[in-house]
Amino acid sequence: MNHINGQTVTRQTERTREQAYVTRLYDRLDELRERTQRQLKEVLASGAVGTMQNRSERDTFAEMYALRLARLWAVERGLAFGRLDHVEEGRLYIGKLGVTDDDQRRLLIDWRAPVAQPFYRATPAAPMGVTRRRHLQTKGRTVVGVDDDLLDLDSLTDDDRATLNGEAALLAALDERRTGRMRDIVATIQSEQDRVIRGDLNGVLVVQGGPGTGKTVVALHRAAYLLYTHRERLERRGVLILGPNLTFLRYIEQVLPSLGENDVLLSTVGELYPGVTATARERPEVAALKGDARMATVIAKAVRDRQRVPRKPIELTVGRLTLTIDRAMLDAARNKAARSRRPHNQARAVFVRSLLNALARQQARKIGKGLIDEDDLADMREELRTEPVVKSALNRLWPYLTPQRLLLGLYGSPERLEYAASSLTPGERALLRRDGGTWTEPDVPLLDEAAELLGDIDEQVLRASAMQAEEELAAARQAEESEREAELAYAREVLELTGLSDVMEAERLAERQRGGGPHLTTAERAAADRTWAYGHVIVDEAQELSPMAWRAVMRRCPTRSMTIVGDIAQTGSAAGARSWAEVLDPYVAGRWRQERLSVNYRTPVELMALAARVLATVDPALEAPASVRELGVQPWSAPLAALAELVRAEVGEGGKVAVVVPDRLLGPLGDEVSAAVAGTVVVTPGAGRAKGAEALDAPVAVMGVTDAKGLEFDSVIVAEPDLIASQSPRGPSDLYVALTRATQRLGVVHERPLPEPLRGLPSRSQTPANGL
Ligand SMILES: Nc1ncnc2c1ncn2[C@@H]1O[C@H](COP(=O)(O)OP(=O)(O)OP(=O)(O)O)[C@@H](O)[C@H]1O
Repeated sequence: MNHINGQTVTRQTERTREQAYVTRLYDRLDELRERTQRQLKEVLASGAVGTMQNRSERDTFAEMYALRLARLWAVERGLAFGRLDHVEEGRLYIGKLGVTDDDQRRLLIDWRAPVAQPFYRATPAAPMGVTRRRHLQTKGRTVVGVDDDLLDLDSLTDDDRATLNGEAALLAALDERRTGRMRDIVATIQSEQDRVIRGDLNGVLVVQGGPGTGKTVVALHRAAYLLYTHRERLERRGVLILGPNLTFLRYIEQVLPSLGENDVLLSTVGELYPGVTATARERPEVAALKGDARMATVIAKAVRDRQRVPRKPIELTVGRLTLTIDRAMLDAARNKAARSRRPHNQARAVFVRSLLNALARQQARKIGKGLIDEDDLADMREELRTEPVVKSALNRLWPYLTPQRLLLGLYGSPERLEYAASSLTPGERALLRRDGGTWTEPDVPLLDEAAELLGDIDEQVLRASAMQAEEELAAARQAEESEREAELAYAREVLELTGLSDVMEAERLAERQRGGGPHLTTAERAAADRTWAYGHVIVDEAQELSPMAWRAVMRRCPTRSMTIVGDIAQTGSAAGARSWAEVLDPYVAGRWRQERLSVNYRTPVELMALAARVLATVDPALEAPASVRELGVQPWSAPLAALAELVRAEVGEGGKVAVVVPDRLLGPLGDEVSAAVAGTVVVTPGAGRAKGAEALDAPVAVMGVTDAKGLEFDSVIVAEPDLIASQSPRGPSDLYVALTRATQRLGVVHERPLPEPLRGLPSRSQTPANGL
């Protein structure tokens, strides 16, 4: 029983009162949905008639109503979750969106509105005008719990002190079984998290925090907050959220829609380059080299290599004349092109014009024409331009290049590598060698770098080279029987890798935009445009990005309005960050700010104590975040041979189970667990989004540490921790990541000796709460 305002009321009565209010809110929500649905129908029924302007107005209205309707449907779960009793504002209900009645009286306040801020920030020491903060717990449309924080200490009775627990809602949320998908936390955002969420839009904000401190979930809520507060600017320019892998994107993709925000682009670095899908996994040493900042110079030199002047003069037979392209002509044309400061494909026009002018003058001299005027020169230039021998020479001297062609040409040729990568050691150059093959994630920033230096190719030219590629394909088909297969495969590869298929895609897109096809959202348009400048960019697990990846990211955010979220202690990639200053100073020296998150909401105290011992081996100066929950369940160890049986036992306990394994044991252990538990999903590196979703929905998922980044499971079994710790130079960080994925239970299975910090773990059968 609570004593409030001198009255004695039971919790039950409070719940009934709140139920009445919440029912009213849902009634209003239903009414608004019906109304919006009607408006949408009416607009659509007005048909595609009238002037262009009429049609575009109709489309705009239809889009607006559709968006509003989507928002109204998105907020069904947990519509209202809080109440503030405010000295000046009176009683305010806080929820997922703002709702008013027909007289514009506010019934519910959007959690992102300034007046809602005390819901997350007020404390008894600084109550911000609030006397009571109430958390409403709902299931469907039913209020199932009411928890109060009384912030006006004077009004607290002894009973209140004894019974009220402001953390109840938070702890209830944290104890919930995991569904395989991240959920919104609007009802329980903590004060230090709220500071990050509502931080200023401008400038670069780094959010550093240990595992489970809510960095990801906070970053997503920040996106929702920024979209609400700066709607116009951000809806136009878009928001990009970068995550570490496709499974992770699947894991977080429902959070923003559940907050009513749909128009945000979620991507990995590997997906950043439109039309290229990075599916192959790179060896760690190659990934580290491709991510190295020195590669910027290598790419720049690879472009210059394609503009190189041959030593010997080139002789061309045009009609009955022999024309010579000599070094002086080439040098002059090249210098002119360089002075134009245009990217390669656009500077080609300057080069070609200069060379054709020189050739035309030579031709005039040779046929005995004296002085020629500008008009003659132009005519002769145009004639020469269409001569096949001249065309072919120009193509060799300054070829049109797609980034794909440039990179494959570089990887495929020791001579080109020798020239472009002269700053690398021979061993490093050998690491870059490759013939054809599929793109990897570390290739993507290099393609982006190349695209920047090459510039776009004229549409017409592209069409012509598509035809040329088709001809190559046809020629290959006619080749000798024995060679046919190989030739065909090669020609197909060329077609695919030169990116010409993407160009066709781009054309279809342009067609859709012109022809009144389905309207594209900002996120869709941005995804298809490599040069899109976003209004805000959020980078999650940012410690993993290489210097080359940062260059690609920074290019997409010229205003440098960014949120960078990560944990230096969890860096696994060899090209990843060792400090935030090292990453950011090259771009915004002295102009970035940092917030720290210090409380771990995921991993219980008992499991975190173990992980903290591993963290000390990464760097004794690093501090593990403090856990909020204590569950009384100890981590355990067991022989590797018992893995299958243990996984079955864990599944029996309920919830999602993950087995995190060293990369090289993924195959055998994946098979073993799959054979033991039906429905097990093994996440292979580079698996697509669909596979990621399968893994998250499965009762058991088996994966390496890279794919476990950012995820969480009710129960985690880490296999051969010693191998994980020694599989790369950043192995100890990998082990720390693996050990911090569990929300409830954690065990390790091993055959090899355990790493020092894990020695002395009780064996599974000795831990009372876990007995097999
Ligand atoms: N205020 C909160 N209320 C309820 N749940 C929370 C809160 N903050 C964090 N959580 C939960 O804690 C878990 C960890 O959060 P999150 O994954 O964002 O952490 P992280 O810092 O990104 O971790 P990692 O570095 O390990 O990826 C999630 O389940 C998240 O929903």
